Amino acid sequence: MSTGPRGAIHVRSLTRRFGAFTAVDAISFDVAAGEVFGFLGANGAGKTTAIRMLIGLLAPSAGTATVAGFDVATDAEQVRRRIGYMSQRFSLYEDLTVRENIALYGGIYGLSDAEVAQRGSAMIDGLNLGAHADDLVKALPLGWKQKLAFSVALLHAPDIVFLDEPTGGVDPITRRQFWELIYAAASRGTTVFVTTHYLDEAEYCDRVAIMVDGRIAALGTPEDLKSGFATDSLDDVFVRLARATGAGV
Ligand SMILES: Nc1ncnc2c1ncn2[C@@H]1O[C@H](COP(=O)(O)OP(=O)(O)OP(=O)(O)O)[C@@H](O)[C@H]1O
Repeated sequence: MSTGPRGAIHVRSLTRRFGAFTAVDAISFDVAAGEVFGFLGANGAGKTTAIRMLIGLLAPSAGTATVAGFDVATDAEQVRRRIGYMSQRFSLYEDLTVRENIALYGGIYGLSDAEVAQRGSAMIDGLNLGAHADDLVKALPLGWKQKLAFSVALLHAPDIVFLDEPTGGVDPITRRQFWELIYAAASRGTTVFVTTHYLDEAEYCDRVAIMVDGRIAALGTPEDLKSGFATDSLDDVFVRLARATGAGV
């Protein structure tokens, strides 16, 4: 059964244990429809584990989460229909062309041939990939692949898109262009949940949560977090939170 606005996320005491180890430890937060929500943390802080629960791939050990109005534990199929996901690992097929990847994912997302043709052309034009639509994806520079992967994750017009370190390894100019795509999606009403290591990118988010050792150590707007720690740098906030808990950064 659906509860609440389509683009919202509600998380209460969400926990995931692997044997005796607690990777995500009773986290609670809400994300509003249309918000750009940043999820920060050092390697191993629990970001990917949290995302995997929120997209219905991994069962929580305890706690609850609703995504796009559906419970991730009991209605994972409904959740997956309403979300897009771009994993840390590059998710397109390298041995297919740009156009073939779009057709393949369009089919997986249940779009008609006409929808795939129309949305695919708009996407190729929007990304200025017209001259490369029939090139194999493996021939494209990494930054283009990332932008294409993001656009493909939005092909079925999901309410929420989850991005797990989408800009890893790309240059600053491409990262900036990637964030323009994120803003464009948010301005169309898509909720964006994004993990990143880059503190400058956290500044682009409406709000950020900072994960340390499986817990949310701080949550707020970038301005709130900086003023709370009397600093003008999110980097500082991040390092101080990690030190306070003894976690390595
Ligand atoms: N299937 C699993 N079995 C056992 N431990 C796991 C499993 N998946 C994750 N972990 C552990 O849980 C912790 C959190 O991992 P997770 O991948 O969620 O962190 P992360 O914040 O996404 O880090 P990164 O930025 O490196 O991806 C790590 O210590 C990891 O080794």
